[in-house]
Amino acid sequence: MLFGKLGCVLLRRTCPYRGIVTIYRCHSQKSLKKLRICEALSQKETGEYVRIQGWIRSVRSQKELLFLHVNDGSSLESLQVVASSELDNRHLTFGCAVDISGNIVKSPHKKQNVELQANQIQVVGECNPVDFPFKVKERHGLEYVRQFPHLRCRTNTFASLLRIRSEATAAIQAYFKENHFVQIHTPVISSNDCEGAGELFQVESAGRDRSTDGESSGFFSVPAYLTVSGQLHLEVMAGAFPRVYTFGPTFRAENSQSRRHLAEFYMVEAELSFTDSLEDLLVVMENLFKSTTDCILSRCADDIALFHKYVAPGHKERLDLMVKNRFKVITYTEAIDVLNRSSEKFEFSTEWGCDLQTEHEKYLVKHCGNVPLFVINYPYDLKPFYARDNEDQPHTAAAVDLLVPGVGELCGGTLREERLELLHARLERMGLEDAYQWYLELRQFGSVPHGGFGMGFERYLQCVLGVENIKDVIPFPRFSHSCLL
Ligand SMILES: NC(=O)C[C@H](N)C(=O)O
Repeated sequence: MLFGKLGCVLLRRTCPYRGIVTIYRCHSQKSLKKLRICEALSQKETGEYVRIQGWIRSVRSQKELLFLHVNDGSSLESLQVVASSELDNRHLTFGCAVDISGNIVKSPHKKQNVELQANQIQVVGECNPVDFPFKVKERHGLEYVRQFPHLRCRTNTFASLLRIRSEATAAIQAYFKENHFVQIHTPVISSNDCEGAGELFQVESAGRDRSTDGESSGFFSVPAYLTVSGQLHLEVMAGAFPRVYTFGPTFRAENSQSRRHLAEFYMVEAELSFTDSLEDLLVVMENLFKSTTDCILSRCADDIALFHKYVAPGHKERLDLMVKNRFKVITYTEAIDVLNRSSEKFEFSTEWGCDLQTEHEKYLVKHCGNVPLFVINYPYDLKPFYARDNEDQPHTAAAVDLLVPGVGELCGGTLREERLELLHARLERMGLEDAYQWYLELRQFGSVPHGGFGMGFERYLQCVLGVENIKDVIPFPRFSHSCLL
């Protein structure tokens, strides 16, 4: 008899704050060793009396036994819990929160190592399965779960995404630490717009400090914006540290509903001093991509496999191709040549001097064998004031975009103009000399050749997981006409 030995008693009482609680009581729960589900699943020793907490993913009764699968977000796999079906199980439904104690025992099933023989089950939070938008054992599409930003973390796929996202964040930080970059917390509110990096959100105080007196109006007395890039602040720091990076929220008020754009996204940006070669940036971009990907492939194997099986079948092979091969490099001029020689009918111009559009980027990646592709040496006039020219190639800037399959532009970077006179002349021509006095001063006090790049973190996740829509790789997507929660 499963519970006879311990002499448990089935009790029902009313929980003061959460309705009915169903309990087999034998031990005080508080003093028990608490295990995360992933720890419980990897137990080698059986017989230990432990406590777990989580949410029910399935309930099944068979003869005199009740089988529950409980998940606490620590792994994709749920722990099987076995209880007596004599238990009052009315509140043990898909989605409810439970606190369970019992013995870890060897599982008779091949699929899992161990299971938990429950002695005590407490329903901490009930879940009405009729109203709950997700149904047991049903695979809901990403588009469907996107309608429930407050609940979608309860689905397997989105929980996997959040674990992968968390590990990828840690892997990026680890890459920079191992390579001696100093992390800089660049500001979220900024008075510069990184010259045209994107459309701006202006910041205003909603409270008492709002002033109405003409020139000095506003909380900061100058126009202030949510940052579109931490680059210029990193350039400040690159005057004292040879390698710096930042990784934080970035905002662009682009009126786009596209599957690649968000109004709030996370950007990884790095700046390297004492470098006068674009190649140095390419090496860091490629290594950052590969080391982060290797790391999450080993730490989140099950979670990534879920995406590659159900969300993007066939993507595993595409990703293998990306990680195993060297990234390709072509110049902008060669890219234009490829586009002009193709039989494809493009909507946008492919004349030298034009910016590459999504349709061009897609074609180029495919043409080069569906591996990541660096396009270098863009026309000088396409790039912002800070970009350095290539002295040996007239009219081109030392600028790079990294294009990846399925996503298009993942990273963008340039060598920065470090020569005071040339920078001054360019700012003067653009009427920006006054606004960028401080930037010019950086070139007066120990200036060195430097350059950097930015990588969109959500686009990176799209690329690795094969996710079509960027809204499905960020916990709370913000885009035009949508700011839920
Ligand atoms: N840090 C960078 O080079 C990124 C670049 N400023 C961008 O906004 O794309």
